[in-house]
Amino acid sequence: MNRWQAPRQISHIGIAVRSLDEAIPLYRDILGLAWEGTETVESEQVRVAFFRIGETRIELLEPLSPESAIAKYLEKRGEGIHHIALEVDDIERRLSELEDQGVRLIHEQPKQGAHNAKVAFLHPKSTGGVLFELCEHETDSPK
Ligand SMILES: C[C@@H](C(=O)O)C(=O)SCCNC(=O)CCNC(=O)[C@H](O)C(C)(C)COP(=O)(O)OP(=O)(O)OC[C@H]1O[C@@H](n2cnc3c(N)ncnc32)[C@H](O)[C@@H]1OP(=O)(O)O
Ligand SMILES: [Co+2]
Repeated sequence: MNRWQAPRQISHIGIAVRSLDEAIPLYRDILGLAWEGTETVESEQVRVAFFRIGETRIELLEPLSPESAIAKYLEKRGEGIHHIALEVDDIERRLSELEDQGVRLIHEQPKQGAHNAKVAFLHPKSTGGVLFELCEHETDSPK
């Protein structure tokens, strides 16, 4: 049995793109997803666009500076799936539980992400090559 509280849902799947303006028409007009708008997230040096699909979302990420994690990813790997974000109820508690389980944290303390959520990342070297984001939204804000 799982001792920990299970994540609530996949909050979003993050996809790295070179240009939001060039990528948005594919997701909105061709794939037909509901575009919710764009937002700048200074703390991560990215501009993001969200598309709702059922209870979850696709997040397109465009780098705002060469120091952004997304710029480095695009340089090394090109465009594509970048991370999976899990919605959790108590991010600080989950981070310390995961650390106790031997998972390497990129951020010991949550940062401010899109939609004012608290976000933190787990290092892909300790999670089977997948970059996971944990996020916690205010209950009345969009996820
Ligand atoms: C707005 C917010 C939100 O939703 O609210 C967001 O999503 S912000 C989303 C953008 N922000 C973030 O991603 C923040 C967290 N990410 C980071 O801190 C970084 O990107 C790291 C994951 C630590 C990687 O940075 P680092 O400088 O170490 O780059 P690196 O290229 O040397 O990568 C080290 C190793 O990790 C692998 N690696 C890098 N990025 C990866 C990814 N997205 N998925 C899976 N593996 C990945 C590389 O291939 C390499 O493995 P090999 O050594 O085997 O080649
Ligand atoms: Co994200």
